[in-house]
Amino acid sequence: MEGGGEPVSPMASGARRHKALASWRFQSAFVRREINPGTLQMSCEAAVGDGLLACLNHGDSSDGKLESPATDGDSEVPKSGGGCAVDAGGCGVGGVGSYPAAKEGDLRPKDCKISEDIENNEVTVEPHGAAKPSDLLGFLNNGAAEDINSAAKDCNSEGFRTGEGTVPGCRKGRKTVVPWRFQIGYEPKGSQDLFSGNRSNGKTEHPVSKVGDESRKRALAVARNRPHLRGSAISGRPSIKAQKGTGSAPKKRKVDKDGCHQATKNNRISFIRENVLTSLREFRIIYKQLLEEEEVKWRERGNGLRPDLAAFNIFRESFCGNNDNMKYDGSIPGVRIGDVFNSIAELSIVGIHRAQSLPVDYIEKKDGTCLAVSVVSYAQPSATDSLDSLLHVGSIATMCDEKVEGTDMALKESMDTETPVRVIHAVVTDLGNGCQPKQLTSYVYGGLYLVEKFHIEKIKGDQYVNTFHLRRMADQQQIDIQALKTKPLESFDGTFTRDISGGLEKVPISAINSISNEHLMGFHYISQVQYPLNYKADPPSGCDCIGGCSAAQKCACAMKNGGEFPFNDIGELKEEKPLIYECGPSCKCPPTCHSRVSQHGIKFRLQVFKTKSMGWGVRTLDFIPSMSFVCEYIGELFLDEEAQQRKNDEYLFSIGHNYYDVPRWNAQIKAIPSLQNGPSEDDETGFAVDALNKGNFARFINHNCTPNLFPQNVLHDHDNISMPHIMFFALEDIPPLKELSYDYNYEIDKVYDSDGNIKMKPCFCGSIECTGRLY
Ligand SMILES: C[S@@+](CC[C@H](N)C(=O)[O-])C[C@H]1O[C@@H](n2cnc3c(N)ncnc32)[C@H](O)[C@@H]1O
Repeated sequence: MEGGGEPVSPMASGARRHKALASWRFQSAFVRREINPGTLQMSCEAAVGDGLLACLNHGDSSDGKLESPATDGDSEVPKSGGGCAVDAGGCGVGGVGSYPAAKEGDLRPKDCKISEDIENNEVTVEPHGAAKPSDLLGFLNNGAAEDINSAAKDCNSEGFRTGEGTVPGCRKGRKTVVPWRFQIGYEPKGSQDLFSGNRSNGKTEHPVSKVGDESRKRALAVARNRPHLRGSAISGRPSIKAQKGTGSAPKKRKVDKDGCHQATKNNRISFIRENVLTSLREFRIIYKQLLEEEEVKWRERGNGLRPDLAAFNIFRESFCGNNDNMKYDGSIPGVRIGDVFNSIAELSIVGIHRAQSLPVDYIEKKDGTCLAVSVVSYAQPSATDSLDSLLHVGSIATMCDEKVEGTDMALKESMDTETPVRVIHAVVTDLGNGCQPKQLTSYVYGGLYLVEKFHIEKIKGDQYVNTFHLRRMADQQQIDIQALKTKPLESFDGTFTRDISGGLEKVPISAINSISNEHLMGFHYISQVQYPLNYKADPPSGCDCIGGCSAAQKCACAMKNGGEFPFNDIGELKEEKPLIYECGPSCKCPPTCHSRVSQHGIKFRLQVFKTKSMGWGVRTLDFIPSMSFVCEYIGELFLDEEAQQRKNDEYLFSIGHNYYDVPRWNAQIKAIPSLQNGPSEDDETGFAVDALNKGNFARFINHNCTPNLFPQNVLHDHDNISMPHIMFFALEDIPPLKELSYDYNYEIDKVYDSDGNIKMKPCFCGSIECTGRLY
């Protein structure tokens, strides 16, 4: 999961520590390590020195401290160290800010049963019977492991069963309720008022973030327009209208009258899961939009808002409902073991860990005591360490018999009552290139643990520390958090080619076959589109921005894009558009101009590999942040008629036809001068890129019904809109080793062979949204 890719975790700077707390951390496999509270402490100043990205990106700190987003609603970050507050716990220690702690009764309505009604698109909470996530569609798809992922599994009045008998963690009357946001039929409060920023019911429990109205409107507008915001369960699920892909007759996929893929229905996809994903996407879009605006302020003023916190507040104001302050123990329906989040704020959005509760989140019981429900672990286990047992280091005490309080007390209470605790692993990946250190922190949901033991250990002198041993509950899906880290090339077995591009790409493209002896079929590697011999490209017009493009109104290229720059400062595409102009050879701006992104070629390490059922495919070895440029589809350019004559059409990509096909692009078409006159007769003269004989590695990218790339039309070295470059961008954050894919967008039963017979090919993408047929 699915914003990210940026360096150092933001909270590394913004954290103030509760003085009573040791630098807590988890250690794997009960290995006791030296505790050195001092080393984890970072001042705001230190991190702010690296600029906004270093300080702010991911909502966490290396020492696990977070300035509470909702505590006072103040997401303004000063340049210097003052004002970095952290609420290290809350229960019995200090306040937890503006989230009123949910009462135990809030979480577990008496005798609830959750059922999901696909036909009516509803989840109903009915009286009588225990909540059984295995009844929920998303849990079926996730198999047995996800069953236990719910604390409510087979929950009866005595406890809940595992294969080994009763687990006493599920107490009488403890039932799971679906978090409000993911319930089918959930109507976001204030959604009708989305653009005004006003909540319709006036019950704003969270302080209004300090983002200006304009920023809020823009962020929300972008969130609404983004291509990968699939329809939620509420509105049905229209497919993304993607660009024409390979093949001769790419058009809309088949959907039934409700707008739902029949096959998707048959697959009993989880609507709850879909709502979780949709919420995340909405949040990430708002975050990205604010990040970009705040970057400018940071550069100019040296301070600004923290985009993660501001986005969090906007999201809550715009999408939250009445039950938003509920907190849950056990699993959160729709969140799966292995799900990856980019920030603490995202954990809060999906409900697995409240943003301001670091490292331990808890619920408050009626008697005023607290119960720990989730913990974020910053241990960085090696590949051989087991994640089954973890050690949590709590507060430092000066006496061995000092009263246990705060979140330590909450953890102890969870131990005494055998309440499962969610563990989220914070995984730090080095993305630095030697000269510039860069770190990315991702948060992986690791499943449910029980607190097994608590003791007080002497560390040095007269200092003691509370330590907790946690053990992962049995029968849960295993996760490999190493896979999230950038993978060294050497670590693969099989037939291996170091660089199939023969040095033509800036980054080597390796190829590996770990399942058979087959080598890559011969084709001629080229790294630039080959135009027909008789074709002479018109030189593009350029801009006069000598020092670099900065003011959109003065930049001719920005004006070609409708008066705005298509990329943010870190090179991420702001939004998918029918057409994007990058600065080109006639422009006076330098090669480093932020309006030149895709023309510079690939920057991630990608690998061609043999898949089990789809021939060769392409995967990434690096983490790819959402909306980053990934690669271009390269091949030989042919006129459509010539392309149709080619015997093998498997590597054809039809281009330049789709500007007017996508209704949500209407507003953008009006803004982009070259598209304003609508389709001309020349548009009948179409082109296709064929990568059959000559091409780059992108020819191996397979189709997926839930793709992680989308093709973007880009012009930079000529102005001919009938032959744009096809540039793939990441639709979401893509972790290392994930196969890259896009939607080929074939229209079912509209692909014919040379004799006019309908061609059919099954789809093996394996997505839960798979329509079953490639064409
Ligand atoms: C552009 S090529 C992709 C690379 C190809 N896998 C290879 O080994 O060369 C397109 C072809 O790959 C296969 N393919 C791609 N995606 C597929 C999918 N989801 N299911 C089945 N086959 C797929 C089909 O044979 C398709 O015609």
